[in-house]
Amino acid sequence: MQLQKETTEFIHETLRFYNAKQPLVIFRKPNETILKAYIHNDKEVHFLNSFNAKGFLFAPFNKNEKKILFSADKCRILTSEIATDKDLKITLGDSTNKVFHNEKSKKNHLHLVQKGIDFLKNSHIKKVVLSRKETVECANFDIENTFKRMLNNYKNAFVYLWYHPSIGLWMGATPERLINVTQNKFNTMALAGTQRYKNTVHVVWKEKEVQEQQYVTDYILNTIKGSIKNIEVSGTYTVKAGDLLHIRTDIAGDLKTTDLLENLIEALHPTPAVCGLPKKEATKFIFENENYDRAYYAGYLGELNIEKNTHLFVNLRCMQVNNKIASIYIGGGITTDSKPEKEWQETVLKAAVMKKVL
Ligand SMILES: C=C(O[C@H]1C=CC=C(C(=O)O)[C@@H]1O)C(=O)O
Repeated sequence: MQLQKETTEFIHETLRFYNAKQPLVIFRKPNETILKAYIHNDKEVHFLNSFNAKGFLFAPFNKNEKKILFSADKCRILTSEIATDKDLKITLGDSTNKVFHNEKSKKNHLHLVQKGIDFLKNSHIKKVVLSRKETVECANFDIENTFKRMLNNYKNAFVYLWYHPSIGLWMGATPERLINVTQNKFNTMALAGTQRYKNTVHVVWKEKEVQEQQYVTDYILNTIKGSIKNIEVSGTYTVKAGDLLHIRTDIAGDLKTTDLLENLIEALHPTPAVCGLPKKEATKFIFENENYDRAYYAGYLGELNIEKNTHLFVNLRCMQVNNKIASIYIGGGITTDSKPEKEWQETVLKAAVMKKVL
């Protein structure tokens, strides 16, 4: 892997391809310093045909919709190392952001969450993840500074900027890994529960959050047991994601055979962290009641089969930017113990992750 250019120059030059409407992705994995870019050499939309393909994958939430692949053999792949924070200097200029329709969104979300709670109480469904989209006007949107702020502020997240002229611009800083496969080694995580970070990760979690996260862990363990051997499960612990805290469990193991990647991805996505449990019924409720298109939010993205490694992340804490309007996507897990007002507040906190960088 050849390292090119100083970071600021690297970002600036890579984004020239964005200005020229060339498909591209720039990303940095959690706690790493390598910034990598794939710049596509044509402007067609190419879909994934096989999980044996090599490249950068961008998959929507809806399993029935096609996944976009920036194939490694159709891209220029460039890298740069972020040596210090100074490498991500923000150029002067500030933004004025306005939030639209917040009151109406609040009413709608409270109504949706209450409907979700009633649905759970009257069925065998344990959890459903309900989400919304919030629109922010950014008169002075500056793609370069926004991306640098994301890199600076969210070091333990997978931070990305993805663009295709036929699809649009997506950016995000997600704390959730969907799957990591390196040779025959497998890793994933169960992430759920949210509270505000107040200078410590030593916090107490309520029963509702503990249970919600346990559902995710149990589901993953049950899903992978046919494909993974030597399964190891960490204890649950608290992780910081921007100004938020979540409960996390790490799950690792060895693939029983080498041809299981597709099965695992298809089985894990969507995880109960973004959909609910049981998956089929929760998904049906989401499609029938959310009243908007999740598009790539709660889908997944990342490198597929690059140097024998696959690193895919769940597309959370993300936004789509179009004509200086940022659409921020946020949701939360609902159980019968949920309180609509608290669930609304949780989405407000999650939206702040993206608002902070705009
Ligand atoms: C669905 C989202 O977060 C998930 C991941 C962590 C914690 C979550 C929660 O507390 O509900 C969600 O399951 C989102 O950020 O839009």
